[in-house]
Amino acid sequence: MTIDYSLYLVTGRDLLPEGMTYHESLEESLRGGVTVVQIREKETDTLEFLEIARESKTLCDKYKVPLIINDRVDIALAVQADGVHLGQTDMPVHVARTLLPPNSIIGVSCNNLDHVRGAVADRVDYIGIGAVWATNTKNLSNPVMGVRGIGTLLSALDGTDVNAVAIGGIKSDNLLRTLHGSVSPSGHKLDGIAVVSEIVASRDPYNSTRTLREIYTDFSALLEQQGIPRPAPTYTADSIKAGVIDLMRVVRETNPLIHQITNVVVTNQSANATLALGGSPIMVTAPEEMEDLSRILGALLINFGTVTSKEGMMLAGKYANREKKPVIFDPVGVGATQFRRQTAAQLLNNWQASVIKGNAAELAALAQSEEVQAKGVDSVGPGFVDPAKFVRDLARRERCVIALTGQTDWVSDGMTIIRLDNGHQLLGKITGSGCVVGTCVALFCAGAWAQASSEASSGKLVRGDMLLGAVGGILALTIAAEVAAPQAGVRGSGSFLPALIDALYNLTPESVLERARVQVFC
Ligand SMILES: Cc1ncc(COP(=O)(O)OP(=O)(O)O)c(N)n1
Ligand SMILES: Cc1ncsc1CCOP(=O)(O)O
Repeated sequence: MTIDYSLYLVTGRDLLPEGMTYHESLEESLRGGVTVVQIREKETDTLEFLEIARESKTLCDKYKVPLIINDRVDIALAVQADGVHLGQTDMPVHVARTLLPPNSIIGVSCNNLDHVRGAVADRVDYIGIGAVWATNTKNLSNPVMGVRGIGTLLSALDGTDVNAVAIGGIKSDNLLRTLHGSVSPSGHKLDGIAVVSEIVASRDPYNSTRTLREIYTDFSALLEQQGIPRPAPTYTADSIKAGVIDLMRVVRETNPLIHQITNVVVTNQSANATLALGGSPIMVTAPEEMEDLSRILGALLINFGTVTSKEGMMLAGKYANREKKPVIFDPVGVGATQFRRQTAAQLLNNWQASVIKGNAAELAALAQSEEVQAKGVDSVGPGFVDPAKFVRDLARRERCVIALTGQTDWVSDGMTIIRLDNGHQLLGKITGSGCVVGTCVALFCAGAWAQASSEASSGKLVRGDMLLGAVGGILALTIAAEVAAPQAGVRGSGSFLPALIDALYNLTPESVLERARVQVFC
């Protein structure tokens, strides 16, 4: 039996809003388009469970939607349900199979790789992976997995025909993030999502279901259209330069608000660079302000040079994702301490970065590669043997644009690779020039966001061309450095900094066109 797992409803009668009957709620969600229904009754006596299951079976048959029973093989048999869902401490799969009619659907809950391997060996039809996010619907015995955890388990299904749904805290406002971030590095995606409260606790289950369906369908269509790995779009060095110049104009015209959670060393420099390029800086860290800010910002930069408000960083990214705004992550010195490595992993598990920008040591640490070592926040040694491949692979793994900065800069979205050869050695003599690159990238990504129409973003976690945004930000700063360094008043690194801010302020399309050294590889 072929099943559409895309929108899997798990029932929860205790969550029904006042005045709404179980029957009404289930029928509305079936009308709205749920594709599988699981009856989950944890505290109900057998007789009542049986009655609920019979009523549900009649409704599901009317809408030709398969019915699954949670835990209870006897109830599934009694109502001729299509299958059962079993937890790790429920009846073993091989026993259930001997009791159920042939071709019954069997699903199993999985929380770790051993569970998945066991489920594959048991030849189950699908697995329910979770909990992805925190939930009030069930007392969890394991920590939440986050989207990266889902991707890891999905990889273990490569080459099998076992389907997978994610469960736990999935809502319309985190669904796109859940779907986007859970695609495994091998390209394995979820076959569906399982939800309880978002539909059952809704006063309007029909529309809650429709909204989830729409997000799921848009994302799937986009993935299909892009393919994994995606076919290369046609960038050329000239189209990149023209695009960057256009973004520069958009930034100056739209004056985007750039929310920067950054470190104490560079706050002032970053704010001045933002103003010089035509943006508006706001350097807020309080968690309480993140939701309101997300609605008005043009882009969010999270730089964890000095991690002062982890909670603020968590919330800022989450809300920016919800608003489909660019999130630029600069994991300063991530390899330096265990705390930084853990924090970066937590942040990336919680929200999706649009661009991750770092030096060789920082990106090596994120990729868990030993190839480049760090000294504090700096890289030591000659860098990656094959930086082009490194950025492309990391972009595929992190599902975002990767910008590797250094003497030569490399940018990739997992498909196109761009090499940039601008800059000046004085950039290395002032503190925080890398952090200011992050600011410039955030500005150009905000320009790319403003330029893209909201229709074009259907199914996407962020709207606009983030590859171009990352390239634009790097070129703006490195070209400004080339312009600033030979100025008459520049006598060393101290006088270079104000000249650099001036050069950003006075940056012209002509100097970008003339100076940009861009190479594109596919
Ligand atoms: C689709 C889906 N996935 C996971 C679960 C959780 O099942 P289990 O671990 O058995 O926990 P309970 O639901 O029994 O509390 C599920 N029900 N459905
Ligand atoms: C049954 C179950 N198993 C893991 S999380 C969960 C509950 C999911 O409920 P909700 O969708 O309301 O978070």
